[in-house]
Amino acid sequence: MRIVAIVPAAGRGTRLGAATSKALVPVKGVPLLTRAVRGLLEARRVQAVVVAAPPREVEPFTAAVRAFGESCRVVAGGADRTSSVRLALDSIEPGSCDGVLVHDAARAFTPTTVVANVAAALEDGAEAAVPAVPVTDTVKIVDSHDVITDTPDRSALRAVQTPQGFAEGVLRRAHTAQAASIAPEATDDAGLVERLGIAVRTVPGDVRAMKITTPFDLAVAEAVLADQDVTS
Ligand SMILES: Nc1ccn([C@@H]2O[C@H](COP(=O)(O)OP(=O)(O)OP(=O)(O)O)[C@@H](O)[C@H]2O)c(=O)n1
Ligand SMILES: C[C@](O)(CO)[C@H](O)COP(=O)(O)O
Repeated sequence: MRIVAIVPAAGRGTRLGAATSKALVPVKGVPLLTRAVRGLLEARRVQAVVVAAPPREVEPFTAAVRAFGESCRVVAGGADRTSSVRLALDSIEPGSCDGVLVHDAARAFTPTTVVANVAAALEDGAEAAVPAVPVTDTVKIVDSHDVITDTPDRSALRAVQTPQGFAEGVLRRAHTAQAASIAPEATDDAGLVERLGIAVRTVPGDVRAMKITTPFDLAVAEAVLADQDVTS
């Protein structure tokens, strides 16, 4: 199966508050973006990677992935995550691949097994597949006054991660439908596909695929890496 990966990396990282765009923040000297692309390619299921960069930073982002040669190219991203994915998707020739993985640059420590799990589901015929982990907190629904209105059954809840995988045509249809609609943005690509009524399969995710969102997340990632160095 020919699989291309899209890496939305055009976010500023406001909640992280770093001096550079979040995807270029180094952990042990290696930028998050470089780590995310390297993980995708090391899983050996992805033939090419397209990165969506902040429009004014295409050059430094290209430098961050230069080591991957022709396997990885960079395009200008958009104002929100969905637009960044759509712009990268538009840059891929229709029919040139069978499946597309969409993977946040911010999930830079995703184990290769998670990439393989998603690719395997596509190869098994799933039209859409996402990595998921059980939710460990009790989750509440609140009203506009922050008063709890409901407690969903936790056993049915999953936190979903990336990469999220789709049959090529399905992802294109989902983004075309979103671009033509007044529906609110979805926070992930699976959300757009769900709106088409297409079944999205979940596959095992991994806590190490955590999204680096806040300074605390970065500290956790650095501590985990330091620990790995000591024990390996
Ligand atoms: N206009 C945007 C916004 C986000 N993203 C990407 O979508 C992923 C998930 O977004 P998030 O982690 O929330 O990153 P930011 O939007 O940068 O974070 P913040 O909301 O704190 O600014 C990231 O890899 C981010 O670079 C993107 O490609 N284009
Ligand atoms: C796509 C995602 O990582 C799945 O959990 C998440 O929805 C991204 O959300 P963000 O608000 O753009 O960080």
